[in-house]
Amino acid sequence: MTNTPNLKDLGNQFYTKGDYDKAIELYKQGIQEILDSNKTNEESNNQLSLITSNLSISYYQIKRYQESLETALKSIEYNPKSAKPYLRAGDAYIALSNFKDAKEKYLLCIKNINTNDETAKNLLTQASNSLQNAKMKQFYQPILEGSPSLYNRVEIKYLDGIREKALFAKVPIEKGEIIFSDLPFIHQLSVDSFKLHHNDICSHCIKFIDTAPIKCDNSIGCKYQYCSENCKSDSFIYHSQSCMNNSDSLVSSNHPISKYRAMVENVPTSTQLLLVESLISKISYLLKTKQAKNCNLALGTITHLKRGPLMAQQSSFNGKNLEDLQKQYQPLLSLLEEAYGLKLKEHLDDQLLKNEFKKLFSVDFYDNLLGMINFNSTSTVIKSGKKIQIEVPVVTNNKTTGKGKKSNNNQPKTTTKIIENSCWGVGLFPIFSCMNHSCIPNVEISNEIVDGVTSVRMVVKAKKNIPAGSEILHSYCDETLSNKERKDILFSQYGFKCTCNKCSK
Ligand SMILES: C[S@@+](CC[C@H](N)C(=O)[O-])C[C@H]1O[C@@H](n2cnc3c(N)ncnc32)[C@H](O)[C@@H]1O
Repeated sequence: MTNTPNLKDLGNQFYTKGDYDKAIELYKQGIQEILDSNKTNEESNNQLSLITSNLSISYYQIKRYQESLETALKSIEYNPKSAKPYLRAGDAYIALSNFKDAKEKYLLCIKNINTNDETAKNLLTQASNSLQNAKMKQFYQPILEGSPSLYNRVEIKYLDGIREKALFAKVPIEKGEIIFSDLPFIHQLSVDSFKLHHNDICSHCIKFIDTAPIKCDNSIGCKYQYCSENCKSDSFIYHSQSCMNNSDSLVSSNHPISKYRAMVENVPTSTQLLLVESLISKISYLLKTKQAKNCNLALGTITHLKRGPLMAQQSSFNGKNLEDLQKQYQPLLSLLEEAYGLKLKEHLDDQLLKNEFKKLFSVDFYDNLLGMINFNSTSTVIKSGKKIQIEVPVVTNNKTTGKGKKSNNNQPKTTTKIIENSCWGVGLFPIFSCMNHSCIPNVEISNEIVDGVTSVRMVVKAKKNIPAGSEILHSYCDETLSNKERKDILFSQYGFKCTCNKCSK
């Protein structure tokens, strides 16, 4: 027994050097010595718990996850009041894709941490981040597994309280490779594009239509039209809820969409509001038609998106803005409360989750929701493949001249320009929105083009070779802009200060 601390310390030395096999050998000898001494008092149990916990992390390092789990559970048995072995067990469960048990172990770890102890702070941060990681993986893993090419190439990990989740390459990826593509969870044509193009665009897939459009027959006077019967039926999820004069009983005055409409009546329509309307429509439809699995997926997708106050950090923010905002989002809030209220009884049985639930619907919820939409929506530009002629102002050295006017020297004030006919929209993409920003990105993004037709599907392509284990990063803005311009855009639109290598130089 007297030798035990030495064997453990010696094992620790090999562990620090990265010689995990040797560390394992020494930890095992140390455990055997204690067992051979036949002492079963508190001190020997604590010793056994410590050394078994170290053995667990050593197995973990060499990817022997089942042994790592078994030794962590043994360590807990020796000393159920300690905290670290629960963290080890949680990590092993994560590696074995058992996220439910991982969450349980992380919660017990947090519970056992003595918060008065300064040295425990790191452990607490680690366990809290790991708990978030388990929750996040539990949600995303089935989505990734649904697409083998996605599952084999990328993984989503929770980093920390600031950057939260991030997308990583699981395997080496070569420059030029298409890593994955993602369809939006909800998408919406921008207000301006709808006004300009509703006659020549499919209201669902937002492609330009060459053939005779299929009109929406839900109600007379509706401007929605589709390129195919498929788009028409897929669109039903959103559109049946919000189609004007819809006689369908789904839309009553009590329906969240109707309430939403009434509340935003005096607020100018924005693309963001349209996106929220789609969100409400989709969730309402899934709830009404009792599609529990899809509804959980929908709710899960929005709760796992990055949130954060948007208005509160803008210089233009004042109380009035927040009031308007509250009016706009109240129906969505009610809908989510209703949906989660139903879930509450079944799933929110532990205190920590209950507290999180309360936070989700706190006063700051509205501002956070706006942040959620802003931080995660991606613009999508749909090209028609056809050229059009537009009139643009002539830019002189001094200023831009006004339309239709002649300058003093009789030069025309406007000129014609041939551009590709295009429209734009925004979408919330489940996997795509997990990607963080870098001003030196390793991927580039674009809309998928099939047979010359642009679609709302976003494609992520490697700009350079990406080693396995590296984070996959794209640029949220034009990376050729100046430092200050990039900084301003990233802060005003996405609410963060960029700390990538280029910005921190
Ligand atoms: C589309 S989300 C990206 C995924 C996000 N990390 C999450 O957990 O959902 C965009 C948000 O991630 C964070 N983010 C992305 N890139 C960042 C960076 N380079 N530095 C700091 N925060 C970043 C910001 O909060 C931003 O609003």
